[in-house]
Amino acid sequence: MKIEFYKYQGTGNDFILLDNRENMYSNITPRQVNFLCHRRFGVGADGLMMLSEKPGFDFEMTYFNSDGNTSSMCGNGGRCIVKFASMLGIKKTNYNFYAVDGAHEAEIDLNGEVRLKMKDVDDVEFSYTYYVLNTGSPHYVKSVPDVNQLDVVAEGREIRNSKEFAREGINVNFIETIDDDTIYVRTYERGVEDETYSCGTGVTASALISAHNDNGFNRVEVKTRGGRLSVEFEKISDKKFKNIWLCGPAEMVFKGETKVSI
Ligand SMILES: N[C@H](CCC[C@H](N)C(=O)O)C(=O)O
Repeated sequence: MKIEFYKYQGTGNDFILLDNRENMYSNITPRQVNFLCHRRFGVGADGLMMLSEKPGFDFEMTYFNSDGNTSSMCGNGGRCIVKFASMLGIKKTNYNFYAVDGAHEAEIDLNGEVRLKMKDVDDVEFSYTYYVLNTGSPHYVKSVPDVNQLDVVAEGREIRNSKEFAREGINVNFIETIDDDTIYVRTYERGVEDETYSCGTGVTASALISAHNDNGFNRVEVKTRGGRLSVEFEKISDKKFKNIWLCGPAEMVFKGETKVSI
């Protein structure tokens, strides 16, 4: 099958994007997605997304991890697919698209950065030294003194495959507090089974549990290996957050075409 693809990255979290408005790629298989995402034999990416028509919405986003399986919401992917929609000619100031966790609003600001509204968070579990919460994808969040000293892949893989999380899997975030409003996050991602340069839903989860203002509006700056993001939100309680916006750059890297026969 001939595939025309676009490569995007959002703070180093990189994706293959397919224009599926004519339903050309709806039958793509996990093996084909896994091959396309392979860093040596394929195009190479953390994940693949299809943009499809959806009545009542500007488009529908379908997300696959690089292991080839569809998965939960991808925050950086959501930011990239909005830039992709604009490039395709779906020109808006405010977008409203449908994803696996429901409807998302998004806007492209004057600097070309994308603000993506994330789903509300209604539950945060805290046990001993870590938090577990779902920001569209499930996240484990742990504070550490120095994230650069950490073997994120080894430690993240062990937690992701531990008895508590092995069945569903979980994304594992290690955070270091830089100052009152800034954190540094490194993430081991489920379904990529490696550290990614940033993880949008992970950055969001990490920012929520780092809120400086215990009641009301917060803005947390987040440093990642792939660049800087910010998360704005209202903290209602330690377990409830709403009006959550993930903000940052999302750029097209190249366009290409390839063939997949498998
Ligand atoms: N790997 C995640 C989905 C992608 C999340 C990440 N790329 C983001 O930007 O939110 C999972 O299977 O839960």
